[in-house]
Amino acid sequence: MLTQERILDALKNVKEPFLNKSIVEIDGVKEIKIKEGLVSVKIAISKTGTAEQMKLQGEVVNAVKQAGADSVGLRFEQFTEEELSKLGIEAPKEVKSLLDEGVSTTFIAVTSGKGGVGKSTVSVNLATSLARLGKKVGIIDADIYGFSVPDMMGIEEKPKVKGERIYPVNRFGVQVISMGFFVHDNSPIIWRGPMLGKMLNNFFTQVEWDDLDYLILDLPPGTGDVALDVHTMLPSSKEIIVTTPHPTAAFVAARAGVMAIKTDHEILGVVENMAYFKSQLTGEKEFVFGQGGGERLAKELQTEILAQIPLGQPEIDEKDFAPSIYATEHPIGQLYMKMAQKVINKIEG
Ligand SMILES: Nc1ncnc2c1ncn2[C@@H]1O[C@H](COP(=O)(O)OP(=O)(O)OP(=O)(O)O)[C@@H](O)[C@H]1O
Repeated sequence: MLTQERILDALKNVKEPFLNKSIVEIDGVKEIKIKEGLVSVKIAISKTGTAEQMKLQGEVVNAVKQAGADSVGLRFEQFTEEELSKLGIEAPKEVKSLLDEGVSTTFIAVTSGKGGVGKSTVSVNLATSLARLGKKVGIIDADIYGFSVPDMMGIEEKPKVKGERIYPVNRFGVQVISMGFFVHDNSPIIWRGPMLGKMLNNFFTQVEWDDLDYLILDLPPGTGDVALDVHTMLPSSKEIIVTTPHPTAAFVAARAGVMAIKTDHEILGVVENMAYFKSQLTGEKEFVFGQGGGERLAKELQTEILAQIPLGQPEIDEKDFAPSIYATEHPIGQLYMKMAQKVINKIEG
């Protein structure tokens, strides 16, 4: 005769596909109803809607039929979080993306008209200073052709990858993701337009960011594909434009600014980098790369100068090597702290 015991006995050898344990042993058989030759069974597994479930379905039906059923009705459900944790497995997390609605992260894109003006240096020091001020900060080194953030911050490890999720590297309290993490032997990458956007999109959707108040984007110089993608993907991103004091540099940087304005991105301000050199002997400022570029750019874009950063190298800290990060007490580190505070005030009011 068909009994619950007989069916349970028949199901003993059927294994839950993800845990590889008997569905009976792990209390996966939630219900057995017998009505003459018809047996309906409800089974809990750790993940429904998969190919494994289809295979399991066949095995269960066979086993129940062998126990004497004429026909089998089968339903699957997913173990509850509590049940999963009792079984020693983590419940599959809701995959969250930085592009989801309701995410309160402020995106700040750092751009420049041309390369070599210190855009990456400004990005890493702004990110570090915001973190020093207690903010939760991430940085995406999206400078596909000239990724330099890991080196600048002295990062030697690679991000951890679990399944399809990428875990950013933490350095000085900043969560860091760089194109450089995914390139072998520093070999150059040849990217075609659509691939750039795809890669960038992955950084928003596949990276397991901790809570973020600010996400700094170090963009490639100019107004190319990536800059355009960012404008489309992040309609509410704010921008900081970096220039040197030379009038020509400012003229080129203005193009990046005009693009921001056209796409309704708020410009937070201009950073004039390599603004001067302060002589240690006389204390006087020498305007090695000219003068007035930052001011001119700020005027043209109807914004303000957030900082004027002089020429100067960070002191080398052998223990915590990060060749481009200025310590808090360094005069340039102080300027970055002031700038970070200005940015916070502008955004948080
Ligand atoms: N204020 C500064 N004083 C001295 N050196 C600086 C300063 N700012 C940047 N540099 C140096 O100038 C070089 C270029 O800087 P950085 O890589 O930040 O520029 P970038 O605009 O991001 O360039 P690219 O677009 O080519 O990546 C680096 O070697 C950096 O260390």
